[in-house]
Amino acid sequence: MTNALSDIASCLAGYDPDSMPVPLAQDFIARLLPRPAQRESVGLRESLGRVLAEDLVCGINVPAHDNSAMDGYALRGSELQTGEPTRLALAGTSLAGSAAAIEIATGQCQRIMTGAVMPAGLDTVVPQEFVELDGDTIVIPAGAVQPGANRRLAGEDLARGQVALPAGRRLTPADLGLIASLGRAEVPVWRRLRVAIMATGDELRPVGEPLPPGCVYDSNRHTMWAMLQRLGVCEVIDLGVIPDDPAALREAFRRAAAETDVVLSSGGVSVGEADHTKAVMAELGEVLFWKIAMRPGRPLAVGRLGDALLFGMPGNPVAVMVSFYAFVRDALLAMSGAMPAPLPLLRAATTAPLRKKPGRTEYQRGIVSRRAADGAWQVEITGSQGSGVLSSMSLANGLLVLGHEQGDLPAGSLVDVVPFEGLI
Ligand SMILES: Nc1nc2c(c(=O)[nH]1)N[C@H]1C(S)=C(S)[C@@H](COP(=O)(O)OP(=O)(O)OC[C@H]3O[C@@H](n4cnc5c(N)ncnc54)[C@H](O)[C@@H]3O)O[C@H]1N2
Ligand code: MOO
Repeated sequence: MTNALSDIASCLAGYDPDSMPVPLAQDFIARLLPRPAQRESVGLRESLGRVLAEDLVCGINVPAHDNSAMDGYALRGSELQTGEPTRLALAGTSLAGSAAAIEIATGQCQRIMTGAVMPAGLDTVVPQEFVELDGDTIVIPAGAVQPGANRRLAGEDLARGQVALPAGRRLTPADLGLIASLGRAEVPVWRRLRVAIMATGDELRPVGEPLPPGCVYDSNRHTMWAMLQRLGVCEVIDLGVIPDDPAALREAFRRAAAETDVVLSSGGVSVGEADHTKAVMAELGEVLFWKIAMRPGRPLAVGRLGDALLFGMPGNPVAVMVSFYAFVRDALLAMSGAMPAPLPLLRAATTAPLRKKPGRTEYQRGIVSRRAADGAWQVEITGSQGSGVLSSMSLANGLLVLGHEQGDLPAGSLVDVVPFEGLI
C-alpha cells in the first residue's frame, strides 16, 4: 500500500505548498518514485544510453593473454645488461592473432608485433626503433628499456569474475566498447519508461497551421519531446494539444495514465479562470499543487493517476524547461533504474553585477566562455530573463543556478552554471 501524497508531505519539515524551496520539492518527489520492474535484452548497439539492469560480470580476461604493447623485440628482462649494450640472438617472429606456443632459449629474443602473445618466459619488449641489427643479433643500448616494460598482462584491463559495469549505469560509447571487448552481443537493460506529453491551452496551435488572432504556436510539446529524447531513457507518447475543456482534459489524462509510466503536461497549473488542468488532475487522481520558491517555474503539480506519476508543469516556455531540469529529469532517471547522476556544474565568474532576490532559487540563462586573459570560466547573462522568452534560452549555453539564500551579486562573483552541452 503506497502512502497518500499528503502523508508524505506531512513528514517533511518546513513543508509549505505556497513557498516550497527547490531542495524540499526534490526530496518530496524522490520519495514517490517507483523502481523499474521490467528488464529486456537488447543488441549491443541498441544499448547506448540505456540503463544496465544488472551488474555485468566479466566472463573472460581482457586482454586474454600477456601481449606486447609495441612493435619490437620480446626478451627476458633479467638478461638486460647494466652499463653496456645487450646482445641477443633473434629466434623468430610473433604476429598478433597467433596462439602458437613458442620456446625461446636463454640468450635469444623474439621479433614481436603490437598485440601478439608474449612467448612463455619473456616479460619485456624493447621498441624496434631503440635497437640496432647486427645480422641475426639485436643490440640494445644500455638503459634503452626497463625490465617488464611494454608488456600488457592478461586481465590487466578486466579480470574474469570482476564487475565490469554496475547495474544502474547509463551506457556510454566507451561502455559499448568495453562490453564488446568481453564478447557480449546482448545487454540486459531496464525497459524504457513510457512518458506521455501534452500541451494544454485553447490559445495553442500546432506548427504548420495558420495562426488565428490571439493564438500562439505550441512550442512546449517540442521542447518536452526534445528534452526527453536527449535523456535517452524514455519512449515518448505525444498526446498533442488539449483544449481548456474539462471533458477533453479528463479523456487525455485518463488515456495517458492508463498507457504510460509518467505524464508530463504543460499549462493550466496557475490561478487563471481557464486553468482547468488543475481541477481535472485533482478530480481523477491524487495531486498536490505547489508554488515553488524559484524563478522561472513557480507553479508545479505533482501527483499520481493510477500507477502513473504526473507532473503538471507551468505553461511559460522557459518555465517548462527549467521545471523539467529541476524536478523531472532526476525523477525519470531514478524510475529508469539509473544511478543518481547530478548535473555537472561549472564555477564561473559573472561579467556584470546580477540582481537576485533572496528566498528563491533563480535559474538565469547565460553564456559561459573561457576568459582570454587567464582561461578561467566566465558567464554573461543572455538578455531578457522573462519566462516566456525562449530566444534567450536558445542563445544560452548554460543555466546559472543562484541559491535560495543568495542576494545581489557584484561583477566577478563565482556562481554555479549547469552547462547545456550534452543536456539541451
Ligand atoms: N495571478 C497569477 N498569475 C500567474 C501566476 C501567479 O502566481 N498568479 N503565476 C505565473 C507564472 S510564474 C506562470 S509560469 C504562469 C503559469 O501558468 P499556467 O501553467 O497556468 O500556464 P498558462 O496560463 O496555460 O500559460 C502561461 C503562458 O505560457 C503560454 N503557453 C502555454 N502553453 C504553451 C505552449 N505549449 N507553447 C507555447 N506557449 C505556451 C501561454 O500562452 C501563456 O502566455 O502563470 C503566471 N500567472
Ligand atoms: O515562474 Mo513562471 O514559471 O515565471 O514563468
